Order: sequence, then C-alpha cells, then structure tokens
Amino acid sequence: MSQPPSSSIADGAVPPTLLDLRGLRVFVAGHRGLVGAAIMRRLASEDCELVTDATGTDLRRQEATERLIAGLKPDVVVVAAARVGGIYANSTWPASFIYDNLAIAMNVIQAARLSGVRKLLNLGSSCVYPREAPQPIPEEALLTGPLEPTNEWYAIAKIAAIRLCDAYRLQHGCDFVSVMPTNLFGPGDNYDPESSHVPAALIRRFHEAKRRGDPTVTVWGTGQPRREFMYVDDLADAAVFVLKHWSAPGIVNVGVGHDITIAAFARLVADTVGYAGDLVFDPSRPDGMPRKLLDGRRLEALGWRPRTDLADGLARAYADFLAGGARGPGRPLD
Ligand SMILES: NC(=O)C1=CN([C@@H]2O[C@H](COP(=O)(O)OP(=O)(O)OC[C@H]3O[C@@H](n4cnc5c(N)ncnc54)[C@H](OP(=O)(O)O)[C@@H]3O)[C@@H](O)[C@H]2O)C=CC1
Ligand SMILES: C[C@H]1O[C@H](OP(=O)(O)OP(=O)(O)OC[C@H]2O[C@@H](n3cnc4c(=O)[nH]c(N)nc43)[C@H](O)[C@@H]2O)[C@@H](O)[C@@H](O)C1=O
Repeated sequence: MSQPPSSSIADGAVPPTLLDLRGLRVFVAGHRGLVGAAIMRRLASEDCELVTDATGTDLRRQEATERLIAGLKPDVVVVAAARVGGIYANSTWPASFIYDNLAIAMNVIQAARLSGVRKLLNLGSSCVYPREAPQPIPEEALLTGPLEPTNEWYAIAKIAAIRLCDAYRLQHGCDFVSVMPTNLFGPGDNYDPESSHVPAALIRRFHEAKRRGDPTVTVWGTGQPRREFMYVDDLADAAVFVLKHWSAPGIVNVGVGHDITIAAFARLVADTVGYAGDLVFDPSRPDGMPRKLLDGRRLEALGWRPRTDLADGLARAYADFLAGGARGPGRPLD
C-alpha cells in the first residue's frame, strides 16, 4: 500500500487555516471505498480522532443515518459514501445511481446539521458539468447546459448534493463545502468488469490477458475521448487541504491540469502491467463525454498542487492489485 503525501503546499504559500483539525472528531462516511480509504490514510497524519461506522448503516435510510451521526457526535463529516461506477454501470442502472446518491446526500447533510457538525465536505465529481462545457472546465460552467447522457442520473444527484450544501449554508449558516474531483484511481479500487471505471477495468483486463498470453485486448469505445486522471491519495490530500483552508458556497475543482486520450491511456496501462499485445477498440461501447479536463486554478491559487505522476500512480495501483487490494462491485443493487 502506498503512503499518502505528507503535504503538497509550497513553502511560503500556506493560506490561513480556517479549521484546525487538532482534537476534532472526523467521520468519513464510505471509509472503505476508494476515496474514503484514501482520506482515512491522509487523516491518519493529522492530530484528529477518526470515527467510523463499523455497523455498515444504510445511509439511504433517514432515521438510521440520523441515529448514527447523533451517536458518533462528529465535529467534521466527509461524505465519501455513494453509489459509484463507470460508464456501463451509470447507464445501465440509472434508478440506483440517482436514488442512492440523492438519499445518501440528503440524509447525511441533514443529520450533520441536526447534530451540530462544524464542517462537512461533500464529494462531487467532474461529471456534474455539461457535456459541451468549455475546456478546461471552470467551476462557473455548473448548470449551464445539458449533461452527458451516460451519467446524467448520477450527475443530477451530485448537483443536488452541491445545492443542498449551499442551501444549508444560506438558511442555517452551516460550513458545508463541495469538491469536484476528476477521474480517480488507486489502491482499493473496484475491479469488477461491469461497474469499474476505466483504470481498474484495464489494469485487470491487461493483467488477465498477459497471464493467458492473449494477442489482443479490447478497449471500449473509439479510444478518442480524453480524460484527466488523478491518483486517489492526491485527491485525499486536496480534500484535507480544503477542509482546513476553504469555506465558501459553490464548488472547487480538483484535477491534475492535463488529460490524455483513452487510447494513449490504455497503452500506458498495458506498459505498466507488462502486456505487449495489441489494442482493439470496440466502438459499439459508448465513449461518454468527449473531454473532461478541469480548470484547477481556484485550488491552485490557494497553493495546493497534486504530486503523483500518472505512470507512477498506475504502477502503485497495479502493485496494490497484485497484492490483493482490489475491491468488488460494492453493495448490491435493490
Ligand atoms: N472513483 C472516481 O473516479 C471518482 C469518485 N468521486 C466521488 O468520490 C466519492 C466516493 O467514490 P469512490 O470511493 O470511488 O466509491 P466506492 O464505490 O469505492 O466507495 C463508495 C463507498 O460508499 C459506501 N456506500 C455505498 N452505498 C452506501 C449506502 N447505501 N450506505 C452507506 N454507505 C454506502 C460504500 O460502502 P461499503 O464499503 O460498505 O460498500 C463505499 O465505502 C463519490 O461521491 C464519488 O462521486 C469523484 C470523482 C471520481
Ligand atoms: C469519474 C466519472 O466516471 C464516469 O464517467 P467516465 O469518465 O466516462 O468513466 P469511465 O471510467 O467508465 O470511462 C472513461 C472512458 O474509458 C472508456 N473505456 C475503455 N475501456 C473501458 C472499460 O473497460 N471500462 C470502462 N468503465 N470504460 C472504458 C469509456 O468508454 C470512456 O470513454 C461517470 O459515469 C461517473 O462515474 C464519474 O463521476
């Protein structure tokens, strides 16, 4: 398992601390997920008390969620619990993606207010932006156009969560903030072929093809879409940075500042895994959003930078996969 970055702030560029985490009780909802586990690793180097839900409460249930959070009495909540999946899962199970994510956001945010939580960090996603948003995508592009159809249902739930945080700030004075990370990958990812995102899907597919000696591997879509990929421990570092140094309505993008075609990304994953065969593209599979590069200047202006290079991050993710770190598809659909 890779170590989280200790700090990514250049000397002399540290902005004022708005929240001192020392001695605070921090509840990470979804602490076993890709993002939640990375945030737990990062918070381990802060002098705070980590509290988790050992019982696996279904956060879609309002009363159970309110009971849980009232009992845990956290000062800070990170909402990393969500129904998450790649392009196939999002387009195949729209009801689960909109319902689960609306319910989790609504319940956790309300329970946090009721129990007097001092700060809440809501995890959104770059998929909240319109399909035809300008590139790189500034935060101001939110709600300016139609969404990408392959993840519209999920995006609507994620946008509702952003607006919940803003509404609670307006009406109740709650310090609830939202970050929009780009596509993530890293230790403990979901490697299920149906519900995974492209990094985990391709790591597994190339690994299995190498083991079997397959001459070709199929990559979904045309290979032409562009994506921006961030190693999840960098996102975790940004999340803790935002908790400490950001307090405002609206959203903050978290990206790496450059993107890559899926074709080039697939070749990089093949090289990481040591697969030397050919790639075959399957255009019968959806490409999804043509491009999704975030404008990260808002966070950059505060002094935060990512630190993990894509090839290095992929090597760490593959090492974790080989060491048995892969997670399954998560909670069943109902
Ligand atoms: N992965 C990515 O590329 C990106 C992720 N994000 C955002 O980060 C957040 C976390 O995503 P990620 O870590 O990848 O997702 P994962 O699927 O890896 O983890 C999701 C977590 O949510 C928990 N969970 C799901 N449903 C429920 C429920 N009904 N009640 C309680 N807990 C639940 C899971 O619990 P359990 O472990 O018990 O199953 C799991 O711990 C999401 O908001 C997502 O939008 C944003 C951009 C990119
Ligand atoms: C983070 C973001 O992620 C999701 O959006 P997405 O960026 O389209 O996610 P993806 O990782 O599944 O695909 C990226 C690209 O890669 C191509 N691709 C090739 N081969 C495989 C493949 O084998 N699996 C997958 N999943 N994609 C593949 C695929 O066709 C597409 O062009 C949202 O639904 C939503 O969950 C969200 O928030």
